[in-house]
Amino acid sequence: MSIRWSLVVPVKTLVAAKTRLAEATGPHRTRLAVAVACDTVSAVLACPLVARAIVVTADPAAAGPLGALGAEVVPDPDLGLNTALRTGAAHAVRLEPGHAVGALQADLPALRPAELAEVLAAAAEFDQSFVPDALDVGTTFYGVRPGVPFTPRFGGESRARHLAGGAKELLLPGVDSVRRDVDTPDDLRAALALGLGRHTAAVVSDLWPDPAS
Ligand SMILES: Nc1nc2c(ncn2[C@@H]2O[C@H](COP(=O)(O)OP(=O)(O)OP(=O)(O)O)[C@@H](O)[C@H]2O)c(=O)[nH]1
Ligand SMILES: C=C(OP(=O)(O)O)C(=O)O
Repeated sequence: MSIRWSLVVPVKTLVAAKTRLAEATGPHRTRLAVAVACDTVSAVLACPLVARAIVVTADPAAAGPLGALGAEVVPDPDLGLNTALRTGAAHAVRLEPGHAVGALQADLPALRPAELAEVLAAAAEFDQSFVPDALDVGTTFYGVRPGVPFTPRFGGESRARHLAGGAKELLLPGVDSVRRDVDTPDDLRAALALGLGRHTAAVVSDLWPDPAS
């Protein structure tokens, strides 16, 4: 039987989230951040290799809808992204020491469960591995096999740090939706072209009633 995964999804306090989209989204910024996280978590929970989704957040306005989708919510100690991820991973290991543990960015609104399953199946072959973002600069997924220390190095140019830390870079064809994180209006357009999840699509249709314009 294949290894099953606990995936940790970090969600920043909304007042500070998605600032690079502030101009493009105006009053819809926090709504978009929640919608994007909801689509990410929905796809995670629909992936057959995922046993549990653990959202780490300090924000009740994110915890509510993500918990309602079926994620377990763990409070964020508010000491930065990698501490949030280690906190979620420690929770996962306490509950299920036999599962592999991964970190997945919360801003993947086009995420497809089947593409995530391809990534998780490949990641199960290596002690430590990661998937670079669409620009080959950052990271969207980092994971470890059961029993291997979980040492995420997210933030900014994290692809190089994950490589330097000895994680195997997973270069898989056909996993664009796992690599397409959304930080800027151009990223959001690229995710729209891949196919947005329903929560994000609803917000984007308010933002851009005519996507061609
Ligand atoms: N729980 C938690 N999640 C975080 C934290 N910092 C970043 N994240 C999450 O990590 C991912 C990448 O975040 P960033 O790109 O740094 O921030 P962002 O809010 O998406 O965008 P910007 O404000 O434009 O930087 C997103 O899923 C964020 O929600 C943190 O301190 N705690
Ligand atoms: C946190 C990261 O990405 P971004 O800020 O681009 O979302 C990262 O890639 O490690």
